[in-house]
Amino acid sequence: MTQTRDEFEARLRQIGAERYHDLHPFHDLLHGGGCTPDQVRAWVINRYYYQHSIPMKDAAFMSRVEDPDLRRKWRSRIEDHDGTDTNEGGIRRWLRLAEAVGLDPDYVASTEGVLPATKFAVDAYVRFVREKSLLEAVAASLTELFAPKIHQNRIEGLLKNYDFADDSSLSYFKNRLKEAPKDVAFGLGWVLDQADTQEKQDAAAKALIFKTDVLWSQLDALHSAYVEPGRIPPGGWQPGTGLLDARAA
Ligand SMILES: O=C(O)c1cc(C(=O)O)c2c(n1)C(=O)C(=O)c1cc(C(=O)O)[nH]c1-2
Repeated sequence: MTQTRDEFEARLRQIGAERYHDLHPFHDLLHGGGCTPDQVRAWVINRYYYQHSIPMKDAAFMSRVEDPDLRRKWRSRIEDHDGTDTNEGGIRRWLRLAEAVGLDPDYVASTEGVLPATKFAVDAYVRFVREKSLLEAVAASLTELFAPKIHQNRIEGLLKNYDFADDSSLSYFKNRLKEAPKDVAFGLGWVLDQADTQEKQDAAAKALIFKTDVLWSQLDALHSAYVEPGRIPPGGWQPGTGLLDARAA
């Protein structure tokens, strides 16, 4: 049966409550100060691949939208990450975090050393948005409903527990706190409007679950390679490489 708007929204939020990556043990370790410098670096390197792919995902989405009003609403997402003449943008902010943890930003931007499983997961998200319905593509972005809480926890946890954390290195997350609410308010309203049959509601819920899997898989890969059992797969970043100091030497 088709759910009411409120019931359907509650169903989407429940997916986040059960499956969002704030529940992943790697985040407890990171936010609680339990990561070694190399584990933080591994997270920064791998998560960069997500950052660098998000604007390509949004461009893929926009290339399929015929409604100019929808494109107009969406395009600020690309500017938020890529920047404008007056806004440095999320990708550069992320590279500032990379430098603060001792990584060469050129190395990080090269995406060398990104774990194969991170690439598989992130590339699957970009492909999903390219190939599935617009409704499924927007629904997949709704994990951002749950992101402000994790960004807030991360800012507090990193500031408390790590020397590298300050206003400059954490500016990526501070900015997302301002940017994400406008995106999710629009995306959620759009999905609730469009998903007016049971079939569409089921497809949207499934898309959101898919996206929680994309996020979770990245942290599983990171945990397995750099925490427990600490088995770095071929091609994965090796601690000691890609460092700022090495560039200066
Ligand atoms: O740190 C996080 O936990 C987190 C999660 C997510 C998300 O839920 O997909 C995004 C972000 N951050 C983020 O910074 C971001 O720009 C972003 C864009 C999107 C998207 O799907 O379009 N998700 C996310």
